[in-house]
Amino acid sequence: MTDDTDRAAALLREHRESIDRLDAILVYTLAERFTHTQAVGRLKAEHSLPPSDPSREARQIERLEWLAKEADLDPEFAKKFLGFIISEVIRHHEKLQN
Ligand SMILES: C=C(O[C@@H]1C=C(C(=O)O)C=C[C@H]1O)C(=O)O
Repeated sequence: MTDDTDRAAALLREHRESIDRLDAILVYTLAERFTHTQAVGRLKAEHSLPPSDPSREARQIERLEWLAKEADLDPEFAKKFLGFIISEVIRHHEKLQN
């Protein structure tokens, strides 16, 4: 192998190590988020509150769009990602009410 390909291989390995660490952060962060949303779901079930709260979601989406722009992340992607997570949370909350 040439020096150039050795350097490229080392860089690739370093990036992938960072990606693996960031994936772990994402998984632990999501798990922590679900711990709190499950607690919210139990509170809602105990107090006969609806599983979803569209006004809260609208505020979160607005905030997330702002954060995404600040972070140079595609805001449309960020919105889709949050929407995906919230729909899973609402599914959990609906289950807790049955
Ligand atoms: C967690 C809640 O329940 C739902 C899920 C949300 C979320 O995952 O962020 C936000 C609003 C609700 O539709 C909540 O009401 O705070």
